[in-house]
Amino acid sequence: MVGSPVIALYITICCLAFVMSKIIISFLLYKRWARKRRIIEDSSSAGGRMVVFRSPAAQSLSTKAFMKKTMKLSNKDIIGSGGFGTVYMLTLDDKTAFAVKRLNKGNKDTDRGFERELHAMGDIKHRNIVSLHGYYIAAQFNLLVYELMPNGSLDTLLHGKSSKQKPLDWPTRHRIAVGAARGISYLHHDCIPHIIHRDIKSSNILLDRNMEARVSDFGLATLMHADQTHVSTIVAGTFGYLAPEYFDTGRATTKGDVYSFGVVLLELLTGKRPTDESFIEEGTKLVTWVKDVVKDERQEQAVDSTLSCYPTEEVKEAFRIAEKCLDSDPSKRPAMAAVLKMLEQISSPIN
Ligand SMILES: Nc1ncnc2c1ncn2[C@@H]1O[C@H](COP(=O)(O)OP(=O)(O)OP(=O)(O)O)[C@@H](O)[C@H]1O
Repeated sequence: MVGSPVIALYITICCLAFVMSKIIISFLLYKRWARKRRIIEDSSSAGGRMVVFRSPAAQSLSTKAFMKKTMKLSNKDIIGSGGFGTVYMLTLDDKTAFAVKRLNKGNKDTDRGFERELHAMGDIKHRNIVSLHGYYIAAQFNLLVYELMPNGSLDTLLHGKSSKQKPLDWPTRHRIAVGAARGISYLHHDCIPHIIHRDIKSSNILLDRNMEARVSDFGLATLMHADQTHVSTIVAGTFGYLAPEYFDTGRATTKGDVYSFGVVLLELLTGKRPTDESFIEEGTKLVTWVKDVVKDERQEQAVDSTLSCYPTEEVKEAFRIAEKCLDSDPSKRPAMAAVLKMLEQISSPIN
């Protein structure tokens, strides 16, 4: 029969291809394993430096065990990514999990200032600020270990595409605004020395398990900008949230944070991003559009369409507060403590 040698050849080729693919896959897996192993070994010898500030769970971890867990992180553990790096969920056991931010660039040998800043960040404890539990510094990369915020970011809650996501109601939006304002006010007025956040935006307002707002990433814009460039960051801050004077002076101020918070407040009220395409098409921007709307008392037209039922006067007052924060003259903007007070007075306290 003519067919049998052809079939035999065909089967042999298939078997060889199968064996070869197995060998290649095994080789690649081995290489990956060896690389991870090397990093773990490097980190526990002279390689990296791990510092843990607080949290009993993290304290009991050796650098080696932490790195072992960290090296097992894969794409499925990613909970977000930004200009500074990728954020992973690191689960230690059933009850303990952290958010680990892997900064794109390591700087083991660079200045002590970086670590000093991290220690200052680690010292801050407030109900509306995301705690930094520790950090790891190595030549290849740096890791920042944060408290995990199970309800993600305000940005995702407002603009996320998940169909399972329920639109936020007005009391929740108001509570988030108050919480975020309280966190920023704490940085501005109660921390010694006072802290300017520099990158207030909805993706840096995270929600804990009780949907309490927590401000994250403060200090990071300052820490990273010396040797980092970032598509959405101009020096420090994010396009759409930056106060107009920043483009002239390049100086970050507390009033610049107040402006950025005003933009977040508008996002909560309108459900629109400051960089929404519809504004670009119409040659305007969120802030200018809302200012006109408030002037003409047409706030109802600007309110997020997913907000079906809301107290009109409270929402109008929130628009007025946002407008004050967005004054083009920084000296006319209220201080963050005053913004907090105004927001708290909008309605009877919820918490
Ligand atoms: N502690 C945390 N707990 C839970 N999720 C987090 C935590 N930190 C960050 N995330 C998630 O990761 C996303 C990316 O965060 P990251 O701070 O890296 O970038 P960003 O704030 O979006 O942008 P940028 O780097 O420009 O500030 C956040 O939007 C949030 O969804």
